Amino acid sequence: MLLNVGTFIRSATRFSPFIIPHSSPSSPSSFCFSFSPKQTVSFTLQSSQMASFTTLSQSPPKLLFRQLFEKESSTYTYLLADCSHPDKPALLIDPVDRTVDRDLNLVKELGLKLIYAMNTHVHADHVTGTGLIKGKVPGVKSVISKASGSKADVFVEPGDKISFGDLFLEVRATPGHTMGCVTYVTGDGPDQPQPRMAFTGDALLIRGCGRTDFQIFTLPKETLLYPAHDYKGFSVTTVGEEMLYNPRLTKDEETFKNIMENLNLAYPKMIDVAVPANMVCGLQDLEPKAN
Ligand SMILES: N[C@@H](CCC(=O)N[C@@H](CSS)C(=O)NCC(=O)O)C(=O)O
Repeated sequence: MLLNVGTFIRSATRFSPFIIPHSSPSSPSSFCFSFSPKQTVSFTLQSSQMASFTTLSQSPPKLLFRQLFEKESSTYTYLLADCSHPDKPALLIDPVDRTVDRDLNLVKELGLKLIYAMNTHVHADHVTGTGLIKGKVPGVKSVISKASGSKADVFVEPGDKISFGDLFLEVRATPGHTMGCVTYVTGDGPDQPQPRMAFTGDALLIRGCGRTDFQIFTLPKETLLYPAHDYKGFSVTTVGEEMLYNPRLTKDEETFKNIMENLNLAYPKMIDVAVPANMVCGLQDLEPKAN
């Protein structure tokens, strides 16, 4: 299945090299970058907060990427957009109800058109923002895996592609933390960002996991991994790094099971509210209202 939104229009402006210098104290990854495969990028520091970038090749930079943080549940929300496309179609992965207004404000400031509000799985520790977003931005579609058993507008299955402009995400099944957990991986192709980026939800955390099967480790070692949570102050890792240093996934199966059975984590504070709400994608059927 290919989900596509936006017309495929190429214009001269879409090939203009650009980079958005940015620094935001509210974002743990305090830079915004756009890039495309095989481009060479040079940068000049203009001040302690700003850098200007110029591309030395003709390849069009495309992906706008932001990592956003919700501190009560230590959850990462990811904003991705094809900013070379005239519509600037965008999607949010794992939005949290508490930070929906912040995220939608950012989408507005950046001039993006939000088309998907997606979840990697049915979360147990917070209420997804997808239902609220649907109520505030008419036309946005909620997305979750079919295997999650949750309500949404679009159900994805392993191998599906989710297109936003000329970029796309692939869906990989990474069950374990929940049966319906999926990892969204940026596309594999000449016009897609390199290295690839994988949004792992709770299947793989940096130097940890909610439990993963080993789908993620079949990706190239330089693949950037962006989890749904971090409890230690990390923001990104790579497949190669986790293969070497993940204290759980470097162990044999028995040791792994033993570690996971003895985590002794507290009962998640929000679980009794979050799971029922997230099974309907967070107030799925709210009537649309003005922002
Ligand atoms: N204290 C938090 C919940 C923390 C927790 O259990 N995190 C989950 C992911 S969210 S369901 C997890 O899998 N953690 C793995 C680990 O190694 O920490 C709360 O009460 O909400």
